[in-house]
Amino acid sequence: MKKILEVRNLSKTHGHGCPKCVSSTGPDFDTNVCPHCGSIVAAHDVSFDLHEGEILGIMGESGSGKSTVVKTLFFDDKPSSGKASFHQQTQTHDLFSLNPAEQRWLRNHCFGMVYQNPNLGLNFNVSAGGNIAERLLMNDLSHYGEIRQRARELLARTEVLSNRMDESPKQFSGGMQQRVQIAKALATRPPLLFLDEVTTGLDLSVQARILDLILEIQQELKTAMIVVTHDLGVIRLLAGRTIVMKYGRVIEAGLTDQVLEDPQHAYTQRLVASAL
Ligand SMILES: Nc1ncnc2c1ncn2[C@@H]1O[C@H](COP(=O)(O)OP(=O)(O)OP(=O)(O)O)[C@@H](O)[C@H]1O
Repeated sequence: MKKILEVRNLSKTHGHGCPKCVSSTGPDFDTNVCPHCGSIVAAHDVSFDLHEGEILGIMGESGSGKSTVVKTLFFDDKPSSGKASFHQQTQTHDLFSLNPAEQRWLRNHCFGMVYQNPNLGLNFNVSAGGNIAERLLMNDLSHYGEIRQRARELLARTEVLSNRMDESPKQFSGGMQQRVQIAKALATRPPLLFLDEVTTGLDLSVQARILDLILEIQQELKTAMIVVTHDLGVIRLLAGRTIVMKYGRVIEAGLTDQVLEDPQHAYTQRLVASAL
């Protein structure tokens, strides 16, 4: 399988930082807050590869730095250092040195994002169909009939009744809002999709249906995905490979089966045991 994304030594510190930030934080110190300057080391030295059509899980407790990794790759936040190369057909984009226009182009054409909070991914001032239309318009599709047809197909694919496409997602349940977000993210058939705690807070049965939908889509469209979650069940179901983070550091990485069946790090052992 071809590599679609290579992330090397990605680091993000909130605050001014000092020479002791890295050596005084992390799992060994049980904190990501530098005792010398108070800066927060949200992520340090995170490296991984993602292949075409693969689902990579990023697992860890709240505050471990999972979202930070995804936010920097999706340009919602700036890294402090590191490198990320996105390979698209014959081109390679050096993600952290792109200008804002280039970042927008990649977000609109090659990436999709589904947030835990639908407020971040959806525009509640327009209809569900309108949300999808917005993304298609940014992707150079402009024929009204075609846009409506494509929106209808996408909503049907994500099991949102097409007779509700003209309603605002504000009137939808949490599960339906996530489905609209997924439809919107997929509108441009992006090769890379980021999913940040997309089922957190939903009823178990709703969670299960959304996870099934994500798997079906991945198999159908061969979309590569990075799935951020604190939920072992989500990792087990979706991710072929997993990295485990704690206090901004990757403490374990490997095939999901190996990580969950035979965790090497005491923290992962505890996470796995607590989910049994
Ligand atoms: N804008 C910010 N300013 C200061 N600290 C921040 C900021 N954003 C995140 N952090 C801190 O960075 C650390 C990592 O946050 P991040 O959101 O990546 O964690 P997470 O593992 O995704 O947790 P959660 O699931 O709760 O979002 C946390 O300690 C968080 O408080």
